[in-house]
Amino acid sequence: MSGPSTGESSKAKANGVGKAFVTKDLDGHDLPPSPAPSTPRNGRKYALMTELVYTESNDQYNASSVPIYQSATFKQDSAMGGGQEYDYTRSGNPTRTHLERHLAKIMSANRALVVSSGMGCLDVITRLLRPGDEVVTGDDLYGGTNRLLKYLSTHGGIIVHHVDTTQPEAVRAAVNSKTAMVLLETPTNPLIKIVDIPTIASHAHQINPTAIVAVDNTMLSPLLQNPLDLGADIVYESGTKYLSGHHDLMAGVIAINDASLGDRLFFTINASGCGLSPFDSWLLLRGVKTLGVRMEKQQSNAQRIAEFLESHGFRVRYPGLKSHPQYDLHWSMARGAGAVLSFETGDVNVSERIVESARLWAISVSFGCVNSLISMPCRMSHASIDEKTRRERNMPEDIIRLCVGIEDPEDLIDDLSRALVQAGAVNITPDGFRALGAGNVVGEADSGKAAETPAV
Ligand SMILES: Cc1ncc(COP(=O)(O)O)c(C=O)c1O
Ligand SMILES: N[C@@H](CCSC[C@H](N)C(=O)O)C(=O)O
Repeated sequence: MSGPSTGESSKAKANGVGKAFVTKDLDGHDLPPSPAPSTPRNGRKYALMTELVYTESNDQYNASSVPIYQSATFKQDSAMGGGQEYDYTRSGNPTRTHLERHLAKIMSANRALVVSSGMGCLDVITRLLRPGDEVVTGDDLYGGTNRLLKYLSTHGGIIVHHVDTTQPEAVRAAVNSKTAMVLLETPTNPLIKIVDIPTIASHAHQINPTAIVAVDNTMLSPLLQNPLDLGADIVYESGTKYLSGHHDLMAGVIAINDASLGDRLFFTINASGCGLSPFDSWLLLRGVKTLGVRMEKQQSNAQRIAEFLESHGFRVRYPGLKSHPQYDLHWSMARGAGAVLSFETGDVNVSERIVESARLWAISVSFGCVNSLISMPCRMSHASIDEKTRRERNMPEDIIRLCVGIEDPEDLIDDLSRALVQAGAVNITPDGFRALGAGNVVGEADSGKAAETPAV
């Protein structure tokens, strides 16, 4: 990974990166740049769990927590302009820069840029497009992504092709000389389909070397998957989710390896003013340090919940289950299954009752938080996709999405069991209960915990 620029070139200044202006304090002591890059000065690369928490800030007072530079503007030494790294927070801010360098390290990227939300990332990325350009993307996408793409196709002259991205051949067939971008999500939200990033990226670049492959990695976070290492040109994530982990901020991160692409993206961020605020940058920096421990616990809880539901006869979508049709593909790209799963009941009213019967599981959109959440995507996170389109794309209206937190898994299972029984989603049997409705028994049903009587 190449480090941040240390030159004082006008290009570096225009990018909001570069060596901080070294100055002297009132007593004539040299003040180090503050804060310095997050990367260790000895250049050593640690394991990801260590990199998440390890930062070097070079702060002039050795502050253990990187300071919040809550300042919109910075005093300058002359009327000539330039000559120092920061002039105005829209263009660059020390707290934000520190976070960006920290995230670049974690995302296995040469450069990271932080903006005010995940959708802000997609807005910045899609401003690379010109009228007449074509975008090839999936038929199962986060609702907000679908909405922005639809807006661009109706107002921006962009032609958007939605194809089944689980089929690399379908993507290949849609890519042509006008394809400016291939936009992928994996696992997809909310159907948890897996997309073969290396094969699609290689096809796309082969057919059109100028096409940009962008991957939304929000569902897994850099802890579990690094799309840049799999052939993507741009990776972005909603920092609102796993990266921060507490649902106390909105943020988005874009990571790239190509320097000129980074400059073009930074240009839009500075020009449009969507860079992340100093306080939210600080919050995100704090949150990301615990990404490893949070995700490990969320993931192990999610595996327990997925196995519990599957063993009771529900059709569960989770890449940690061997029954997932793309299990091998997922594990060829990722280091974990994440903590979002979905399941079907076969009846939209039953699903609604389950969601409303849950107590520990909060009815909320979003995911990646330490608290467990339950939702009905077709009515909530994906309601902006109209019913007809949802039908055309085979989105089951009864699908329930579970976003698993760090609570005690027994409490989560008890609460879910009670909700399933209360909602009438299961048949009580002498051995426990079995799903009615969808009832597609996938995997190893009726084994182990399946036989336990629910705590109702
Ligand atoms: C997969 C995915 N990408 C992007 C976003 C957008 O992130 P944000 O809400 O931070 O704008 C979301 C959810 O909002 C999402 O689920
Ligand atoms: N009302 C919001 C819904 C946000 S959904 C957030 C998240 N991506 C999820 O999948 O739950 C909107 O219209 O965007």
